Amino acid sequence: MTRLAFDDVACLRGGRVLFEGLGFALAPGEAALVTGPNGVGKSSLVRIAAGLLRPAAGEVTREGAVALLGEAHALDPEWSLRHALGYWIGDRTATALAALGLAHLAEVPVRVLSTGQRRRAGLARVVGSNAAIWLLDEPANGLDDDGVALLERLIAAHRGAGGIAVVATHTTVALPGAQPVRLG
Ligand SMILES: Nc1ncnc2c1ncn2[C@@H]1O[C@H](COP(=O)(O)OP(=O)(O)OP(=O)(O)O)[C@@H](O)[C@H]1O
Repeated sequence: MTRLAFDDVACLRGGRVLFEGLGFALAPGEAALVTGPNGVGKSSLVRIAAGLLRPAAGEVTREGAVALLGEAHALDPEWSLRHALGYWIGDRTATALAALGLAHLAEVPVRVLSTGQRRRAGLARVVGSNAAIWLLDEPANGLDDDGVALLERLIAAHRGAGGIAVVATHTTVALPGAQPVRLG
């Protein structure tokens, strides 16, 4: 079964304790909303959840495939958007492009996309990943109001289908019923 849990997790970076004693558990359909001021450790928490950073203490349980949206979108800048996404999500590319309102940009090189378009492209990779656990670090950055509303609908649909979402943000993203994880 899909599950993501932190048990008494501590994070140490640059010799400094960013957080400790952190615990939450997410079952299918559930979400966590990670908030707190700049530099408090939101991105670090997301990287620990993804298995990219080792917690200094405690245990992380991760059952299910993970899709990570971070600062870097991991799409080749020289390739067309369709080709770059296709590298990751294959024949789900057309559906993901349509879901993010990017179908008209499919043949455009990734490097010419605007900030918000790039963010949508990163989300298209997550949407097309088929992963049960979405880890989204500042997913609303660069998105306009319609983009944020779309993001909220996509996360709701993912949860409705039994997925899990962790959203780290310093802006408002509506995640009904999400567990608040307040750092700092
Ligand atoms: N590789 C590293 N080595 C040492 N310190 C680091 C490293 N990466 C991040 N840090 C520090 O860890 C702290 C937390 O960083 P993190 O990116 O997790 O914060 P954040 O809450 O996501 O911040 P923001 O809201 O600005 O994105 C910061 O003080 C940062 O300088």
